[in-house]
Amino acid sequence: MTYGATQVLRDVTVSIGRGEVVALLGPNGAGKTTTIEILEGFRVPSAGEVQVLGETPHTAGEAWRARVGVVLQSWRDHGKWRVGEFLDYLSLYYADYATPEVERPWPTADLIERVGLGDKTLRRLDRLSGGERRRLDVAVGLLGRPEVLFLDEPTAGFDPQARRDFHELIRSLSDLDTTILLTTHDLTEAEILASRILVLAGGTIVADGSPDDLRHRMSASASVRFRRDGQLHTQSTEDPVSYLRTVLAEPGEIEDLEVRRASLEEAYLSLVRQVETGTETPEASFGIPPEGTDDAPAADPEPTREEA
Ligand SMILES: Nc1ncnc2c1ncn2[C@@H]1O[C@H](COP(=O)(O)OP(=O)(O)OP(=O)(O)O)[C@@H](O)[C@H]1O
Repeated sequence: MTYGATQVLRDVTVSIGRGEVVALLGPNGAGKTTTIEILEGFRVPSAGEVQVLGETPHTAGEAWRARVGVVLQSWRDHGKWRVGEFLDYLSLYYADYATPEVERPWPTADLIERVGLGDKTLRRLDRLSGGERRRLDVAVGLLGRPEVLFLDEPTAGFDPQARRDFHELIRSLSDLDTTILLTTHDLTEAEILASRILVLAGGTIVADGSPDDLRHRMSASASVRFRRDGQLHTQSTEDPVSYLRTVLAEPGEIEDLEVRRASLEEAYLSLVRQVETGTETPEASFGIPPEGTDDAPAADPEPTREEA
């Protein structure tokens, strides 16, 4: 995909199966919104092939659009409408696309409750707070009970409770076999919601797998720390269970035992840094001291890298 002479995406090849919940991660400007807008049919790719629900998004018709839910990164319009009437109006569009299996539209009163706007049904849109407006955006995306749902930074501006409610809502949708692609900068959110993570960096997909795959790809080892008879020991090992067995078999009192694996955030940051700088990230780069450095100072959680 190019904007003018600038190539933003290249060789992005991805296939997402029915019912998958996939998080698309990447630094600012990596091309996540561009990717998602191509899949939504709002942008025409300058090259390549795209199919969603068996059709090319930018040429697909209304029946296709009714099966796809979209939560854009931001939109600000219809300020004078009230929450309930706005959703009621939009819901008319979906009535023609109900099937024996799928009730469309989602009844608006229920949907308003589900997104936590139950007490805001009569509130004007331009009087909603940022987080409330975002909840409404999510409701708009869900109104047609979509088979495929695209969410571009859906929880930006959510307070912790709203975020938790949203996660529950998304989980309930995935139980209904809805295919979901969301972008987020919140690694914890990606891990909670998605069984698969795509990392976009340098205009292409640089990682595709489960959160555990990503963690293990960047670091197979764990850091084990403990005190024996008051003395601090640290060890990096790929098999912490076996290592702990040997430790516990030896005499002496063990205290402050801690086993630490790289977090998803550390793995992600390390990968992106590696792509952006063209440097290698060694396995022991998650603040874990090299093997055999007993009594080393506490591990620094900040990932490090080595020049290639
Ligand atoms: N309409 C446009 N015309 C020209 N360049 C654009 C246009 N839209 C986006 N870009 C550029 O394309 C690149 C990718 O933008 P995009 O919005 O897809 O990134 P993103 O990964 O969603 O970023 P963020 O995390 O900041 O939302 C950026 O460098 C951006 O400046």
